[in-house]
Amino acid sequence: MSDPAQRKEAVVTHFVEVEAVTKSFGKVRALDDVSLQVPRGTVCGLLGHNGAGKTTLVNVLTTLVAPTSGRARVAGLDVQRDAVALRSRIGLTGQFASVDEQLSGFRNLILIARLLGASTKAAKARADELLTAFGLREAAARPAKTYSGGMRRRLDLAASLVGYPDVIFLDEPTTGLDPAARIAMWEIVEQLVRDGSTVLLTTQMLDEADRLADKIVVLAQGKVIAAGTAASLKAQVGKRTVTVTLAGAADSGRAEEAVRRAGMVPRMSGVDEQAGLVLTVPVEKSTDLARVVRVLDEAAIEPVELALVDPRLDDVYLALSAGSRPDVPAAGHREALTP
Ligand SMILES: Nc1ncnc2c1ncn2[C@@H]1O[C@H](COP(=O)(O)OP(=O)(O)OP(=O)(O)O)[C@@H](O)[C@H]1O
Repeated sequence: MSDPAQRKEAVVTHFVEVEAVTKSFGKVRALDDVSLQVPRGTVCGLLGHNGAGKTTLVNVLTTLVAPTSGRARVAGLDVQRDAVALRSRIGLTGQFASVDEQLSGFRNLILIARLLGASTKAAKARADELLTAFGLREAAARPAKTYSGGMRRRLDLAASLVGYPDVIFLDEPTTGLDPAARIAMWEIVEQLVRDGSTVLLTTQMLDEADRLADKIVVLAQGKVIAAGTAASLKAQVGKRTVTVTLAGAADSGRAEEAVRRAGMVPRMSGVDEQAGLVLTVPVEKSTDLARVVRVLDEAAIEPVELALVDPRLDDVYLALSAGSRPDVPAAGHREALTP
């Protein structure tokens, strides 16, 4: 266990570097020519449906699985050639807590610190420090089996940080947590990044990626199908839209015509299950909502609902993965504005 302040090495700017990595399990190509880079001190969110290859990539980067071809470096170390040295530089937190249920939070952390070579005194000090930082001080002496899901997840993350890792791999860190525990976990991750950690996070929760990730990489069938900031991915998928829910088919032709006459390009986007027909109008700015209201008013059409819709990461994900997931329907998100 070595404090990062004591490490003297060449400056590494990208703490995760993946170059054309492929991993096959028999006939299954779990990873297919994957390349990505995570700059030091940032969060990379790895998104993808079940079986997309997220866990395989984390396993390659944490030296648990060897790539079939390609090269990967973490904290400047090659995942194959420097595997032993690399293991002490990374922290891995999985969906399933890896702590010993019978031991107290304090004992769990001391055990790990001792396994990493710390003296008893240093191990106790590190355990204390982490329990305090993660809000587990009060529960420090209780067996981990008595902890709530959120407390266990925090202990698991604390356990992965005992050895001052340079890169933290979080595999679906908030799956199964209630909203308050999720937010608490997000705040911890944000603090870790403020303190200089580099994080690679796999998640199926788009709001999690949207909040935490500086850069998002979308995997589908082992390939990178998109990469960028949440904002750039949203911009790829489309503009804001105004959606107009109409009471019935009778209004739809007239509404479409009125909006078209005003210079906008509407399309009937389908039938809303609860209400009726939905007209979708791509717009440039939020004031265009008022324009649509005016046009409909002039045509004496009273919509059931009007909404200004920003593209969300969900839309991006669904649009991008539509080709690889034929079972996934296109969908939108609406923030309702009832006239
Ligand atoms: N040890 C293995 N042996 C055979 N096939 C495997 C093995 N590990 C993964 N795979 C296959 O590789 C593909 C990618 O799996 P992986 O677990 O990496 O996906 P994932 O994106 O993490 O999915 P999930 O979100 O369900 O965890 C899947 O088709 C999976 O069945």
